[in-house]
Amino acid sequence: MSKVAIITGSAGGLGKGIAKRLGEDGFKIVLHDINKEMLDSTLKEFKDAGVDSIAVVGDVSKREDQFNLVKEAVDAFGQLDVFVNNAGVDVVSPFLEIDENQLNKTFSVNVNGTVFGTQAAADQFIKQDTKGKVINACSIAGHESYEMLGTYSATKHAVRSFTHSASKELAPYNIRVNAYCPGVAGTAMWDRIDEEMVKYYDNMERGDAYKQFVDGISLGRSQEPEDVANLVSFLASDDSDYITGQAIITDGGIVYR
Ligand SMILES: NC(=O)C1=CN([C@@H]2O[C@H](COP(=O)(O)OP(=O)(O)OC[C@H]3O[C@@H](n4cnc5c(N)ncnc54)[C@H](O)[C@@H]3O)[C@@H](O)[C@H]2O)C=CC1
Ligand SMILES: CC(=O)C(C)=O
Repeated sequence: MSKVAIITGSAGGLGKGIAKRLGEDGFKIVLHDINKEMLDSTLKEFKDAGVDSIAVVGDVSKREDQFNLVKEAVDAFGQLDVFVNNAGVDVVSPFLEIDENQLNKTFSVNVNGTVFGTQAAADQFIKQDTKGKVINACSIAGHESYEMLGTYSATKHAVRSFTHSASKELAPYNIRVNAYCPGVAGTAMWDRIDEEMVKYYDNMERGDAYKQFVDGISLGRSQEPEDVANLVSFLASDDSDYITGQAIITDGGIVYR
């Protein structure tokens, strides 16, 4: 029987790339996003490509939505095997200027969303009494802290810490919890980061912030969704069964740990 994977925030960007790869790996795919229009269009693409898939609209920062997402997946496909906590948001600003709404939003999506997603997935894995895998979106910003991305970096450090502690609590239930830590991928998130960053520097033009980050990559190119999906595919597979509690960097050589 095919395994089932949920990927949050998979209407576009890295999440879509991960969902595509897990579909190629033979998983039944549960696409998910807060953006219904993009999600509908991505679901059509997946169905046209012959991937056995459904789509669920939801907000990861709402605990009820995360439990509903798992329920919809199980109603459609009968089981759950992998839950990818991919959805995340950025905030670009000197921390002195961050307001309460920005701070609450970034933490509630990136951190609360990951905790709620892990709770919902673990609840289902424990009910099924099967092996389960939770895979969290961390970042190089979960290992290193960046100016102008300071509170975003704080959320990703929290995701890394939570990955460690959740893996310890869930190991007795045969559940692995790991994280992937991308570097610089040219998704909508980086378009927004670049657009915001250049506003703060007189000598910068659109594209410069992105270029500066990409110039620092040892392998000499920015990251593609497929690069991230290669790691997630491994973490979702039986080949990673002896790995838990790790936040693995895939960045072409930016941060060395
Ligand atoms: N793009 C990059 O270079 C890097 C990205 N990451 C992380 O990878 C993950 C994916 O990033 P990207 O694909 O680049 O971002 P993106 O902004 O291109 O896509 C994120 C997706 O999540 C959805 N989303 C946002 N808030 C949501 C919510 N509350 N509930 C459900 N869905 C929501 C968006 O609608 C969007 O489709 C994020 O967690 C991000 O922090 C980490 C390191 C680098
Ligand atoms: C978006 C992100 O995590 C970085 C550091 O590029």
